[in-house]
Amino acid sequence: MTGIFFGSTMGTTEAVAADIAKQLGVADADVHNVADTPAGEVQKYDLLVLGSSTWGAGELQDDWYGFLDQLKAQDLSGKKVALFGCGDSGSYPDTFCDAVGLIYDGLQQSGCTFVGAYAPEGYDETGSLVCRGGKFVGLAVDESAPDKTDRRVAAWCEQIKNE
Ligand SMILES: Cc1cc2nc3c(=O)[nH]c(=O)nc-3n(C[C@H](O)[C@H](O)[C@H](O)COP(=O)(O)O)c2cc1C
Repeated sequence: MTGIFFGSTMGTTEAVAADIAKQLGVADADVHNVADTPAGEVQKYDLLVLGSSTWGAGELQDDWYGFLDQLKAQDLSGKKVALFGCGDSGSYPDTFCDAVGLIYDGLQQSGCTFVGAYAPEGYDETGSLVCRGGKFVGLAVDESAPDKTDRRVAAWCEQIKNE
């Protein structure tokens, strides 16, 4: 069973979460805003799809601070985790989608297995925390390339289904 957990200030990440839910066949009840969800909810699921936009200069979306702290206290052994995020490579090239990388780092000791990494073909910025060893550790949705979003989300969802 798949649960989607997102943090979103202006609604962009929330909209992407809804699109991912549709493509993965996840019910509305299994799409959670981290602003009002206890992290223990993740124990219901075996695939966690976690999404945060990036704010400040490479910071987590506000609601993620408390949620990530709680999540670090959860045992995620045996669970798969897929990360996604929204950012803007045009205005913030050096910290493009850093929040995805911050969550990835935060869950290194949790016992989970990460899925959904891919080679960032077609992206202009590959020097931020979302990129590790030449791969993006999660789906990066770019406000500066809105015409690519649908295709990127669809391709990533197909990848997740097969991992
Ligand atoms: C003040 C401010 C700071 C931002 N900082 C970053 C950043 O460091 N890196 C990035 O990729 N995007 C950054 N963004 C872009 C947002 O992540 C982007 O607008 C995103 O779609 C917002 O998603 P949300 O509405 O789900 O919160 C910033 C936007 C604003 C307004």
